[in-house]
Amino acid sequence: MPNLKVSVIGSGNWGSAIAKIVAENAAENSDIFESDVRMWVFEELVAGQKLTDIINSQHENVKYLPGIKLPSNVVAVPDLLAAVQDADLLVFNVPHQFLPRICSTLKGNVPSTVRAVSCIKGVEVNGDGITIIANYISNELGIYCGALSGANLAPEVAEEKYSETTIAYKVPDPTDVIDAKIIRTLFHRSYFHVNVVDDVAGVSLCGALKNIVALASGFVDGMEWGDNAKAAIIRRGLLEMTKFGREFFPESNASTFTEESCGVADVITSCSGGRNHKLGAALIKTRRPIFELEAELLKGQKAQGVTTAQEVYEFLDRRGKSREFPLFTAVHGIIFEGLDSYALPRILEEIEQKL
Ligand SMILES: NC(=O)C1=CN([C@@H]2O[C@H](COP(=O)(O)OP(=O)(O)OC[C@H]3O[C@@H](n4cnc5c(N)ncnc54)[C@H](O)[C@@H]3O)[C@@H](O)[C@H]2O)C=CC1
Ligand SMILES: O=C(CO)COP(=O)(O)O
Repeated sequence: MPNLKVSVIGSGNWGSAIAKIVAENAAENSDIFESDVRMWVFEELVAGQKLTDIINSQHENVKYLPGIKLPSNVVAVPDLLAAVQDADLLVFNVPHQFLPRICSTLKGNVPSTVRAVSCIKGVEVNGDGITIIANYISNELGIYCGALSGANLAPEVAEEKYSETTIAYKVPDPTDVIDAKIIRTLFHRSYFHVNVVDDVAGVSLCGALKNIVALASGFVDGMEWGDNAKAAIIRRGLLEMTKFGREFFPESNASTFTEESCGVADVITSCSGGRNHKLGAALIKTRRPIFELEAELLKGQKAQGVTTAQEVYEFLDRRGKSREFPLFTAVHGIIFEGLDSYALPRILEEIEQKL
Protein backbone atom coordinates (compact mmCIF):
# COMPACT_ATOMS: atom_id res chain seq x y z
CA MET A 1 0.00 0.00 0.00
CA PRO A 2 1.07 3.60 -0.50
CA ASN A 3 2.85 5.79 1.95
CA LEU A 4 0.77 8.88 1.38
CA LYS A 5 2.14 12.16 2.67
CA VAL A 6 -0.45 14.61 3.98
CA SER A 7 0.06 18.32 4.60
CA VAL A 8 -2.38 20.67 6.28
CA ILE A 9 -2.23 24.26 5.05
CA GLY A 10 -3.35 26.42 7.95
CA SER A 11 -3.10 26.29 11.71
CA GLY A 12 -5.92 28.39 13.12
CA ASN A 13 -8.68 27.15 15.38
CA TRP A 14 -10.07 24.65 12.81
CA GLY A 15 -6.76 24.15 11.02
CA SER A 16 -5.19 22.85 14.23
CA ALA A 17 -8.21 20.70 15.16
CA ILE A 18 -8.21 19.09 11.70
CA ALA A 19 -4.43 18.55 11.85
CA LYS A 20 -5.00 16.70 15.13
CA ILE A 21 -7.60 14.39 13.51
CA VAL A 22 -5.54 13.76 10.41
CA ALA A 23 -2.40 13.05 12.44
CA GLU A 24 -4.27 10.62 14.72
CA ASN A 25 -5.49 8.71 11.67
CA ALA A 26 -2.15 8.86 9.85
CA ALA A 27 -0.44 7.32 12.89
CA GLU A 28 -3.06 4.57 13.18
CA ASN A 29 -3.00 3.72 9.46
CA SER A 30 0.69 3.36 8.75
CA ASP A 31 -0.12 1.00 5.85
CA ILE A 32 -1.68 3.95 4.01
CA PHE A 33 -0.16 7.17 5.34
CA GLU A 34 3.21 8.45 6.38
CA SER A 35 2.94 9.15 10.09
CA ASP A 36 4.25 12.71 10.11
CA VAL A 37 1.69 15.32 9.05
CA ARG A 38 3.15 18.70 8.18
CA MET A 39 1.08 21.72 9.18
CA TRP A 40 1.87 25.05 7.53
CA VAL A 41 1.87 27.81 10.14
CA PHE A 42 1.65 31.51 9.32
CA GLU A 43 4.60 32.34 11.53
CA GLU A 44 4.19 34.82 14.35
CA LEU A 45 5.71 35.52 17.74
CA VAL A 46 3.77 34.52 20.83
CA ALA A 47 5.30 35.93 24.03
CA GLY A 48 8.55 36.42 22.12
CA GLN A 49 8.71 32.82 20.83
CA LYS A 50 8.02 31.53 17.33
CA LEU A 51 4.63 29.82 17.18
CA THR A 52 6.13 26.94 15.15
CA ASP A 53 8.75 26.33 17.88
CA ILE A 54 6.04 26.33 20.56
CA ILE A 55 3.90 23.85 18.60
CA ASN A 56 6.83 21.53 17.88
CA SER A 57 8.13 21.58 21.46
CA GLN A 58 4.93 21.81 23.53
CA HIS A 59 2.58 20.11 21.01
CA GLU A 60 -0.03 22.77 21.55
CA ASN A 61 -1.16 25.71 19.43
CA VAL A 62 -1.28 28.04 22.40
CA LYS A 63 -2.68 30.94 20.40
CA TYR A 64 -5.39 29.41 18.20
CA LEU A 65 -6.34 26.14 19.96
CA PRO A 66 -5.20 26.53 23.56
CA GLY A 67 -5.60 23.70 26.03
CA ILE A 68 -5.57 20.93 23.39
CA LYS A 69 -2.62 18.55 23.03
CA LEU A 70 -1.70 17.92 19.42
CA PRO A 71 -0.24 14.52 18.48
CA SER A 72 3.57 14.64 18.31
CA ASN A 73 3.41 13.67 14.61
CA VAL A 74 1.94 17.09 13.76
CA VAL A 75 5.01 18.96 12.52
CA ALA A 76 4.66 22.74 12.30
CA VAL A 77 6.44 24.22 9.27
CA PRO A 78 6.70 27.99 8.66
CA ASP A 79 7.75 27.78 5.00
CA LEU A 80 4.76 27.10 2.74
CA LEU A 81 6.69 25.43 -0.06
CA ALA A 82 8.61 23.22 2.39
CA ALA A 83 5.31 22.29 4.03
CA VAL A 84 3.85 20.94 0.77
CA GLN A 85 6.98 19.46 -0.80
CA ASP A 86 6.38 15.87 -1.99
CA ALA A 87 2.91 15.85 -0.45
CA ASP A 88 0.29 13.57 -2.00
CA LEU A 89 -2.71 15.20 -0.33
CA LEU A 90 -3.18 18.81 0.72
CA VAL A 91 -5.79 19.82 3.29
CA PHE A 92 -6.57 23.52 2.91
CA ASN A 93 -7.77 25.16 6.12
CA VAL A 94 -7.25 28.93 6.29
CA PRO A 95 -9.62 31.91 6.50
CA HIS A 96 -10.67 32.33 2.86
CA GLN A 97 -9.36 35.89 2.49
CA PHE A 98 -5.78 34.56 2.80
CA LEU A 99 -6.17 31.90 0.12
CA PRO A 100 -5.31 33.94 -3.03
CA ARG A 101 -1.86 34.77 -1.65
CA ILE A 102 -1.26 31.16 -0.60
CA CYS A 103 -2.29 29.86 -4.03
CA SER A 104 -0.05 32.35 -5.81
CA THR A 105 2.91 31.00 -3.81
CA LEU A 106 1.93 27.40 -4.52
CA LYS A 107 1.19 27.91 -8.22
CA GLY A 108 3.63 25.95 -10.37
CA ASN A 109 5.03 24.13 -7.33
CA VAL A 110 2.38 21.42 -6.93
CA PRO A 111 2.25 18.49 -9.40
CA SER A 112 -1.13 17.87 -11.03
CA THR A 113 -1.27 14.39 -9.45
CA VAL A 114 -1.61 15.91 -5.97
CA ARG A 115 -5.13 15.78 -4.50
CA ALA A 116 -6.73 18.25 -2.09
CA VAL A 117 -9.59 18.72 0.34
CA SER A 118 -10.74 22.19 1.33
CA CYS A 119 -12.12 22.72 4.86
CA ILE A 120 -12.56 26.44 4.15
CA LYS A 121 -15.98 28.06 4.56
CA GLY A 122 -16.22 30.93 2.09
CA VAL A 123 -16.58 31.80 -1.58
CA GLU A 124 -14.49 33.71 -4.06
CA VAL A 125 -16.40 36.56 -5.68
CA ASN A 126 -15.15 38.55 -8.62
CA GLY A 127 -17.73 41.11 -9.75
CA ASP A 128 -20.72 39.11 -10.93
CA GLY A 129 -18.76 35.86 -10.91
CA ILE A 130 -18.69 33.45 -7.99
CA THR A 131 -16.47 30.42 -7.41
CA ILE A 132 -16.63 27.86 -4.63
CA ILE A 133 -13.31 27.53 -2.81
CA ALA A 134 -12.65 23.95 -3.93
CA ASN A 135 -12.92 25.05 -7.57
CA TYR A 136 -10.82 28.14 -6.93
CA ILE A 137 -8.03 25.88 -5.61
CA SER A 138 -8.47 23.51 -8.58
CA ASN A 139 -8.33 26.37 -11.06
CA GLU A 140 -5.34 28.07 -9.46
CA LEU A 141 -3.21 24.99 -8.90
CA GLY A 142 -4.42 22.58 -11.57
CA ILE A 143 -5.24 19.84 -9.04
CA TYR A 144 -8.50 18.16 -8.01
CA CYS A 145 -10.00 19.49 -4.78
CA GLY A 146 -12.94 18.17 -2.72
CA ALA A 147 -14.63 19.86 0.25
CA LEU A 148 -15.18 19.08 3.94
CA SER A 149 -17.85 20.95 5.87
CA GLY A 150 -20.16 20.17 8.76
CA ALA A 151 -21.59 21.17 12.11
CA ASN A 152 -18.11 21.37 13.54
CA LEU A 153 -17.34 24.04 16.11
CA ALA A 154 -13.59 23.46 16.35
CA PRO A 155 -13.18 23.62 20.14
CA GLU A 156 -15.82 20.87 20.61
CA VAL A 157 -14.26 18.66 17.91
CA ALA A 158 -10.81 19.21 19.42
CA GLU A 159 -12.17 18.07 22.80
CA GLU A 160 -13.37 14.92 21.03
CA LYS A 161 -17.05 15.57 21.63
CA TYR A 162 -19.23 13.72 19.12
CA SER A 163 -20.02 15.45 15.83
CA GLU A 164 -20.69 14.65 12.17
CA THR A 165 -19.23 16.09 9.00
CA THR A 166 -19.76 15.85 5.25
CA ILE A 167 -16.96 15.35 2.74
CA ALA A 168 -17.60 15.86 -0.96
CA TYR A 169 -15.03 13.95 -2.94
CA LYS A 170 -15.47 12.68 -6.49
CA VAL A 171 -12.45 10.63 -7.55
CA PRO A 172 -11.21 12.56 -10.61
CA ASP A 173 -9.29 9.72 -12.25
CA PRO A 174 -10.19 6.02 -11.93
CA THR A 175 -6.49 5.15 -11.60
CA ASP A 176 -6.13 7.36 -8.50
CA VAL A 177 -4.78 5.69 -5.37
CA ILE A 178 -6.60 8.26 -3.25
CA ASP A 179 -10.25 7.23 -3.36
CA ALA A 180 -13.29 8.00 -1.22
CA LYS A 181 -12.35 5.19 1.22
CA ILE A 182 -8.88 6.62 1.81
CA ILE A 183 -10.33 10.10 2.26
CA ARG A 184 -12.77 8.75 4.85
CA THR A 185 -9.98 6.87 6.64
CA LEU A 186 -8.00 10.10 6.91
CA PHE A 187 -10.79 12.10 8.54
CA HIS A 188 -13.19 9.70 10.29
CA ARG A 189 -12.82 9.29 14.08
CA SER A 190 -15.06 7.68 16.66
CA TYR A 191 -15.97 11.23 17.74
CA PHE A 192 -15.98 12.73 14.21
CA HIS A 193 -18.28 10.84 11.89
CA VAL A 194 -17.71 11.35 8.18
CA ASN A 195 -20.25 10.93 5.39
CA VAL A 196 -18.72 11.04 1.91
CA VAL A 197 -20.90 12.42 -0.90
CA ASP A 198 -20.07 13.75 -4.35
CA ASP A 199 -21.79 17.17 -4.25
CA VAL A 200 -18.75 19.46 -4.00
CA ALA A 201 -20.76 22.57 -4.91
CA GLY A 202 -23.52 21.91 -2.36
CA VAL A 203 -21.15 21.09 0.51
CA SER A 204 -19.01 24.16 -0.24
CA LEU A 205 -21.97 26.55 -0.52
CA CYS A 206 -23.53 25.33 2.72
CA GLY A 207 -20.33 26.10 4.64
CA ALA A 208 -20.01 29.57 3.16
CA LEU A 209 -23.62 30.75 3.31
CA LYS A 210 -24.48 29.47 6.79
CA ASN A 211 -22.03 32.02 8.18
CA ILE A 212 -24.31 34.85 6.95
CA VAL A 213 -27.26 33.17 8.67
CA ALA A 214 -25.21 32.79 11.87
CA LEU A 215 -24.61 36.55 11.94
CA ALA A 216 -28.37 37.14 11.67
CA SER A 217 -28.94 34.72 14.52
CA GLY A 218 -26.39 36.70 16.53
CA PHE A 219 -28.42 39.85 15.84
CA VAL A 220 -31.50 38.09 17.25
CA ASP A 221 -29.64 37.17 20.43
CA GLY A 222 -28.11 40.65 20.65
CA MET A 223 -31.66 42.04 20.64
CA GLU A 224 -32.83 39.29 23.05
CA TRP A 225 -35.67 38.33 20.75
CA GLY A 226 -35.84 34.71 21.87
CA ASP A 227 -36.29 31.32 20.29
CA ASN A 228 -39.17 31.97 17.89
CA ALA A 229 -37.22 34.71 16.12
CA LYS A 230 -34.16 32.42 16.01
CA ALA A 231 -36.24 29.65 14.40
CA ALA A 232 -37.57 32.13 11.82
CA ILE A 233 -34.00 33.13 10.91
CA ILE A 234 -32.92 29.49 10.61
CA ARG A 235 -35.91 28.68 8.37
CA ARG A 236 -35.38 31.71 6.13
CA GLY A 237 -31.63 31.16 6.06
CA LEU A 238 -31.93 27.57 4.91
CA LEU A 239 -34.41 28.56 2.20
CA GLU A 240 -32.08 31.27 0.87
CA MET A 241 -29.08 28.93 0.97
CA THR A 242 -31.00 26.30 -1.00
CA LYS A 243 -32.32 28.87 -3.48
CA PHE A 244 -28.79 30.25 -3.97
CA GLY A 245 -27.56 26.75 -4.80
CA ARG A 246 -30.44 26.07 -7.16
CA GLU A 247 -30.02 29.35 -9.06
CA PHE A 248 -26.27 29.77 -9.31
CA PHE A 249 -24.94 26.22 -8.89
CA PRO A 250 -27.51 23.98 -10.61
CA GLU A 251 -25.10 21.06 -10.25
CA SER A 252 -25.63 21.15 -6.43
CA ASN A 253 -28.22 18.88 -4.78
CA ALA A 254 -31.02 20.38 -2.66
CA SER A 255 -30.80 17.33 -0.39
CA THR A 256 -27.27 18.29 0.66
CA PHE A 257 -28.72 21.42 2.29
CA THR A 258 -31.49 19.59 4.12
CA GLU A 259 -30.04 16.17 4.88
CA GLU A 260 -26.30 16.52 5.48
CA SER A 261 -24.33 17.76 8.45
CA CYS A 262 -22.94 20.56 6.27
CA GLY A 263 -26.48 21.88 5.70
CA VAL A 264 -29.22 22.08 8.28
CA ALA A 265 -27.03 20.79 11.14
CA ASP A 266 -24.33 23.41 10.57
CA VAL A 267 -26.96 26.15 10.39
CA ILE A 268 -28.32 25.04 13.76
CA THR A 269 -24.95 24.79 15.50
CA SER A 270 -23.66 28.05 14.01
CA CYS A 271 -26.82 29.88 15.03
CA SER A 272 -26.29 28.82 18.65
CA GLY A 273 -22.53 29.14 19.08
CA GLY A 274 -19.44 30.06 17.17
CA ARG A 275 -17.68 33.22 16.21
CA ASN A 276 -20.09 34.65 13.63
CA HIS A 277 -22.98 34.35 16.06
CA LYS A 278 -20.89 35.94 18.82
CA LEU A 279 -19.85 38.82 16.57
CA GLY A 280 -23.41 39.40 15.33
CA ALA A 281 -24.66 39.69 18.92
CA ALA A 282 -21.79 41.99 19.91
CA LEU A 283 -22.45 44.25 16.91
CA ILE A 284 -26.04 44.84 18.01
CA LYS A 285 -25.08 45.39 21.65
CA THR A 286 -22.21 47.79 20.96
CA ARG A 287 -22.76 49.18 17.43
CA ARG A 288 -18.97 49.40 17.10
CA PRO A 289 -17.20 48.86 13.73
CA ILE A 290 -17.37 45.17 12.89
CA PHE A 291 -13.68 44.60 12.09
CA GLU A 292 -12.68 46.37 15.32
CA LEU A 293 -15.00 44.04 17.25
CA GLU A 294 -13.67 41.00 15.39
CA ALA A 295 -10.07 41.85 16.30
CA GLU A 296 -10.96 42.52 19.95
CA LEU A 297 -13.31 39.58 20.58
CA LEU A 298 -11.68 36.89 18.46
CA LYS A 299 -8.03 37.71 19.16
CA GLY A 300 -6.67 36.85 15.72
CA GLN A 301 -9.36 34.34 14.72
CA LYS A 302 -11.71 35.32 11.91
CA ALA A 303 -15.48 35.35 11.45
CA GLN A 304 -15.85 34.43 7.79
CA GLY A 305 -19.49 35.55 7.58
CA VAL A 306 -18.60 39.23 7.53
CA THR A 307 -16.56 39.09 4.32
CA THR A 308 -18.93 36.49 2.88
CA ALA A 309 -21.97 38.74 3.52
CA GLN A 310 -20.14 41.51 1.69
CA GLU A 311 -19.06 39.27 -1.21
CA VAL A 312 -22.41 37.57 -1.65
CA TYR A 313 -24.25 40.91 -1.56
CA GLU A 314 -21.88 42.34 -4.18
CA PHE A 315 -22.49 39.30 -6.38
CA LEU A 316 -26.30 39.42 -5.98
CA ASP A 317 -26.45 43.18 -6.47
CA ARG A 318 -24.44 43.03 -9.71
CA ARG A 319 -26.83 40.39 -10.97
CA GLY A 320 -29.87 42.45 -9.90
CA LYS A 321 -30.87 39.64 -7.54
CA SER A 322 -30.39 41.06 -4.05
CA ARG A 323 -34.12 41.45 -3.37
CA GLU A 324 -34.65 37.77 -4.03
CA PHE A 325 -32.45 37.04 -1.00
CA PRO A 326 -33.98 39.27 1.70
CA LEU A 327 -32.14 37.81 4.68
CA PHE A 328 -28.68 37.91 3.05
CA THR A 329 -29.42 41.46 1.89
CA ALA A 330 -30.65 42.56 5.32
CA VAL A 331 -27.55 41.13 7.03
CA HIS A 332 -25.35 43.11 4.67
CA GLY A 333 -27.42 46.25 5.28
CA ILE A 334 -27.26 45.92 9.06
CA ILE A 335 -23.49 45.40 9.07
CA PHE A 336 -22.38 47.78 6.35
CA GLU A 337 -25.15 50.31 5.76
CA GLY A 338 -26.25 51.06 9.31
CA LEU A 339 -29.73 49.53 8.91
CA ASP A 340 -31.52 49.18 12.23
CA SER A 341 -31.60 45.52 13.28
CA TYR A 342 -34.74 46.19 15.34
CA ALA A 343 -36.50 46.89 12.04
CA LEU A 344 -35.50 43.43 10.70
CA PRO A 345 -39.08 42.13 10.30
CA ARG A 346 -40.12 45.30 8.45
CA ILE A 347 -36.96 45.22 6.28
CA LEU A 348 -37.61 41.60 5.32
CA GLU A 349 -41.26 42.39 4.53
CA GLU A 350 -40.37 45.45 2.46
CA ILE A 351 -37.73 43.63 0.44
CA GLU A 352 -40.18 40.81 -0.23
CA GLN A 353 -43.01 43.17 -1.22
CA LYS A 354 -40.81 44.84 -3.83
CA LEU A 355 -40.13 41.53 -5.55
N1 LIG B 1 -13.02 27.49 13.91
C1 LIG B 1 -14.09 26.74 13.63
O1 LIG B 1 -14.87 26.33 14.52
C2 LIG B 1 -14.34 26.30 12.22
C3 LIG B 1 -13.80 26.98 11.15
N2 LIG B 1 -14.07 26.55 9.88
C4 LIG B 1 -13.49 27.24 8.72
O2 LIG B 1 -12.12 26.90 8.64
C5 LIG B 1 -11.38 27.93 7.98
C6 LIG B 1 -10.15 28.26 8.79
O3 LIG B 1 -10.57 28.79 10.03
P1 LIG B 1 -9.73 28.67 11.38
O4 LIG B 1 -8.75 27.56 11.31
O5 LIG B 1 -10.73 28.63 12.47
O6 LIG B 1 -8.87 30.00 11.38
P2 LIG B 1 -8.89 31.19 12.44
O7 LIG B 1 -10.13 31.97 12.34
O8 LIG B 1 -8.51 30.65 13.76
O9 LIG B 1 -7.81 32.16 11.76
C7 LIG B 1 -6.59 32.42 12.18
C8 LIG B 1 -5.57 31.83 11.26
O10 LIG B 1 -5.27 32.75 10.20
C9 LIG B 1 -3.84 32.84 10.11
N3 LIG B 1 -3.43 34.08 9.47
C10 LIG B 1 -3.46 35.34 9.96
N4 LIG B 1 -2.99 36.21 9.06
C11 LIG B 1 -2.65 35.49 7.96
C12 LIG B 1 -2.13 35.81 6.69
N5 LIG B 1 -1.85 37.05 6.34
N6 LIG B 1 -1.94 34.79 5.81
C13 LIG B 1 -2.25 33.54 6.12
N7 LIG B 1 -2.74 33.16 7.31
C14 LIG B 1 -2.95 34.13 8.22
C15 LIG B 1 -3.39 32.73 11.54
O11 LIG B 1 -2.05 32.41 11.60
C16 LIG B 1 -4.28 31.60 12.02
O12 LIG B 1 -3.73 30.36 11.68
C17 LIG B 1 -12.36 29.10 7.82
O13 LIG B 1 -12.86 29.13 6.52
C18 LIG B 1 -13.49 28.76 8.79
O14 LIG B 1 -14.74 29.28 8.39
C19 LIG B 1 -14.81 25.46 9.63
C20 LIG B 1 -15.34 24.73 10.66
C21 LIG B 1 -15.16 25.10 12.03
O1 LIG C 1 -18.17 26.58 10.90
C1 LIG C 1 -18.26 26.51 12.10
C2 LIG C 1 -19.03 25.47 12.78
O2 LIG C 1 -19.43 24.44 11.93
C3 LIG C 1 -17.61 27.54 12.94
O3 LIG C 1 -18.36 28.67 12.88
P1 LIG C 1 -17.71 30.06 13.28
O4 LIG C 1 -16.66 30.37 12.26
O5 LIG C 1 -18.86 31.00 13.30
O6 LIG C 1 -17.10 29.87 14.65
